[in-house]
Amino acid sequence: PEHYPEDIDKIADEVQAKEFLADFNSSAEEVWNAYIEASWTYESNISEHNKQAMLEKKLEMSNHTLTYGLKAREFDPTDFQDQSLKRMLSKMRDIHSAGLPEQELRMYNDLVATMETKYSVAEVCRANGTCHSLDPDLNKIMAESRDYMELLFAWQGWRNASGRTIRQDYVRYIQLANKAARLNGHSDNGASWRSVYETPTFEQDLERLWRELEPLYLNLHAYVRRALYKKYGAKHVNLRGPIPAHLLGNMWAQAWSNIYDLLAPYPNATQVDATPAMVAKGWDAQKMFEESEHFFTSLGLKPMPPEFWNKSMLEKPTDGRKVVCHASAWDFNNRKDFRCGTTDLQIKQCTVVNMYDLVTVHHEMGHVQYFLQYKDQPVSFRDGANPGFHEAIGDVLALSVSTPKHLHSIGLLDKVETNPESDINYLMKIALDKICFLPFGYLMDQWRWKVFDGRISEGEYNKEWWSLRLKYQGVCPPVPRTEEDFDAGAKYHIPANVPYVRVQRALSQNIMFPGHWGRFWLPSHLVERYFISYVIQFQFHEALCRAANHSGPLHTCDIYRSKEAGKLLGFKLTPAMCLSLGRKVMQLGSSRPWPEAMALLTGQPHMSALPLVKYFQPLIDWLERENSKNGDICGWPEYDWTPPRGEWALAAALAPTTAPSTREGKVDFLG
Ligand SMILES: CC(=O)N[C@@H](CC(=O)O)C(=O)NC[C@H](CC1(C(=O)N[C@@H](Cc2ccc(O)cc2)C(=O)O)CCCC1)C(=O)O
Ligand SMILES: [Zn+2]
Repeated sequence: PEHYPEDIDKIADEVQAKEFLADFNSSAEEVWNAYIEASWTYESNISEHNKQAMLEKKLEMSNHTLTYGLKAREFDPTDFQDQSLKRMLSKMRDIHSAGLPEQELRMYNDLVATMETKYSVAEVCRANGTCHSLDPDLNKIMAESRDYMELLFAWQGWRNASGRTIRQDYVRYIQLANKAARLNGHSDNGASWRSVYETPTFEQDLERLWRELEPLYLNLHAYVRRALYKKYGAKHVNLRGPIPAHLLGNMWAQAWSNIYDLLAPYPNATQVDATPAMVAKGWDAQKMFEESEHFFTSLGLKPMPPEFWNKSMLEKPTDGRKVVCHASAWDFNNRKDFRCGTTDLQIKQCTVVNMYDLVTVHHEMGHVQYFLQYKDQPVSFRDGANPGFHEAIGDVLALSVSTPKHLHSIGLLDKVETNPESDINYLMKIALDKICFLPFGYLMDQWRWKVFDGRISEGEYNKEWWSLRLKYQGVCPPVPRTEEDFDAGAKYHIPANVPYVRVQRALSQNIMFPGHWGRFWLPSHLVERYFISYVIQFQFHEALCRAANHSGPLHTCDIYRSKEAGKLLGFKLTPAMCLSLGRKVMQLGSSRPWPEAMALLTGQPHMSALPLVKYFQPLIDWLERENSKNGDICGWPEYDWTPPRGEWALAAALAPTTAPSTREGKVDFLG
């Protein structure tokens, strides 16, 4: 025939599109690996040279996205049979920041690197010249000082040194991010994210979980407020108002366990803090990581490969190098032969010898164990079943490690009692991190969405940050805030452009395509990964404790050495077995929809807050009795209360715009 029927072109087109996609994936891997390597080099040794090298690789990545994105637009996938192909092509058409003119793209990439660098090298200096970094100095003051003014020195100083210096960069970054979004046909950056990744029930799920857990948070907030009222007095703490944000033991008031000593329910019962013993027994970062590895292998999971130990950075360098101290776990997946191959895995953490960091060690090691377990999956499936799963693994094991029974077994507590008072003490300590994080996790990206889509304009960044902090956390700034400040920028994830919400790519079940069975990529959606992790880790804990034949209350369970529990999560692959993809949760990676992984682990496919409530039930009952005994109310009806400003008016007059001048740790107004 003088010409082919129309659909021949279509089929040829689809075959061609498949080849195009295969070509994209293989070349993307190389470009992406080059960028990860350069990022590691930069984050573990901040220098102009390393920054430029990293930015070059980032630009190459953007050019790759642009080239393939423009080519993807030439296809017309309307009649394609393969849904995954259509999904992937439509995602590639959105080229994000790569759509910016080169100069603006360079500016955009440079801004993100500059903001993360400013944050990572920021210091607060005293009048006498000594300067303090966030990690470990200011974090130590926030955790250990019980001096209202010294806490304020660290809290306000950090926000002057980090947030304030980043504010203008962030404004410029938002402008460019929104311009890039508009170039891709979206109204703003927030819409760009939400459009490409459908969020079927994302917002409602989150809202429902928060509503279920809010009463627990409000009871804890009331109890802690009472303890801070006793410590700092009526002048600084109002029993019917929000809590000044610098009194909660953490620079962002996102984890409160450091002030446990101010509020231990039964001071004479077993104490639960292993820090003194860790220091007394000379534990160091290496020991903490080895202890964590030992816990993983006791479950029958994998040990760290040898290069992990010599490539990781487990302590803040003392050779003067500047580094990004914010902990992270890296999967270079830089081995072509992914079948039974290895992959470079590393952790970067400025580890401090204390209980809080021992939990963080397990958190990061949970990421690495996941990397190890799914390394034999195809690249597209090397992810958590959903991002919350990836965040939960390490924390689940830490729930066992933190029990007094386990700490005693590794010599970090000298005595253990199992009685109601000790149980309440323990539950309180865990709740101060797990429950108090929830409102923070919930508000982090609400602020960011609103900034992206313009509901929060530049002139109200700080006002809106604090209205969300008041609404969800019931905390208030201890000193007046203005739009000169940029308090959201004092939290790593904002300047580093690391979302709390992460993209979850989902796969359909097996379905019948014309002529063959298969699966396709469903519209991906967003997962508020840290908030989700705090909910599902208690579902996982309950399931693993059941597998370990634990009897008794859930919070006393320690799955240490339970091979039955380990078998649910993954296992040590013998080389021969790596070709048969295992059916363990972590080995699945993101190859199956997350409800299947949830069902494999817990016996049912839903995310549920019930195991979390069940875990804390004894404390919930105790808190309700304690608060009504003290006549304390839940919430902060006097929402516009603020701590006294008088002395600050004087200080503001006396001190320059940087942190209040101080002698050794004390703030001296009248001198
Ligand atoms: C290459 C790369 O980026 N890799 C990812 C991992 C991956 O995606 O594969 C990664 O390493 N991200 C770093 C991030 C670090 C931490 C964090 O930022 N935590 C949140 C919230 C929170 C706080 C307490 C807690 O117990 C659990 C979570 C915060 O501190 O606000 C800080 C210490 C803990 C976890 C992390 O490990 O999640
Ligand atoms: Zn994590």
